[in-house]
Amino acid sequence: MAGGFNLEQQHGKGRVRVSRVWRKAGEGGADVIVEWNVSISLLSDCLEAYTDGDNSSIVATDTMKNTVYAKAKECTEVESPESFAIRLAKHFTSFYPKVTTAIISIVEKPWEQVVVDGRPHVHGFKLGSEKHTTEVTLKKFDALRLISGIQGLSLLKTTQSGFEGFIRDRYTLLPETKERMLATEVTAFWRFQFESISAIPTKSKFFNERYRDVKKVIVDTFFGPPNSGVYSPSVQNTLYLMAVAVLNRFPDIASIQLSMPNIHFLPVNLSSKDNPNLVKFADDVYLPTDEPHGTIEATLSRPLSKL
Ligand SMILES: O=c1[nH]c(=O)c2[nH]c(=O)[nH]c2[nH]1
Repeated sequence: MAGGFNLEQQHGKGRVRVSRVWRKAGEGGADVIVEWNVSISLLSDCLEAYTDGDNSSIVATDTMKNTVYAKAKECTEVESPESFAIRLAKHFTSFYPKVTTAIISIVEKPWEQVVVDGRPHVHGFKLGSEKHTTEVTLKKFDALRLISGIQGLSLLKTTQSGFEGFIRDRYTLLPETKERMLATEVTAFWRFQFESISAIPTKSKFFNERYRDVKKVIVDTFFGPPNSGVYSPSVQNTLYLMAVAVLNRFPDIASIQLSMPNIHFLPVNLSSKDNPNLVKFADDVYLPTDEPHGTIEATLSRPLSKL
């Protein structure tokens, strides 16, 4: 309570960019590099800073920024964004008596080892597309909420998609179809079951491997087998099957949230009175658009266990 009102507050530093190189730590003695964009938010007992201008309980956001660089230096072995977020969250909640909760978000820039003459280069990297993300919330006495995710995973298939049987009313113009392109940019967040730091697997590569494996399940389910694919009756159904596949495959994931915009490729049909068949659409020429687009989102969770 402050001045007769409820005051909720948090402060932190957003978008702290840091890069860490581990020399010769990769396969075949290659260098490993990560680039992280780190955001920190601390919940702490510092109401008097708001009400009285008394900063004696404030962790300066500049100090938070410097902590990111200092902790990056401390990572002597290759680290995942999840492990680094936990490292930071542990520091802020244990070092400062007044900090009760730390929320650390990281987006990793996808630097990938370049291949030259068919061989992975020992110190060359190029930028990939989709990004590995994490959000760690750690309370002072080890209550953990751990989320990993993917941002910007662009997927497209040229067939095996349709959309039929939807509500038709006086505003409906969209024809039903069994044949269309399907394109999306997947954003996914999955929450792990681990509710304390001691429950986290100790294997150092765990989170990077899990990121790669979840991405593979998502991609494989979207496309189906390489030669035949799999028919999608809607983005909704495909999204659901992707989420089910992830929860079925990974028992330590408690829930997954998927966001899949429907990025439309509109059939191009040019005709005029004089020339009715100038360019007749034959599943070949499309107008790609990014706005407006459909927004399809869902979260699939395991039922809470009945005690
Ligand atoms: O897969 C789809 N889901 C929709 O909800 C929808 N709405 C629409 O116009 N096209 C599509 N496609």
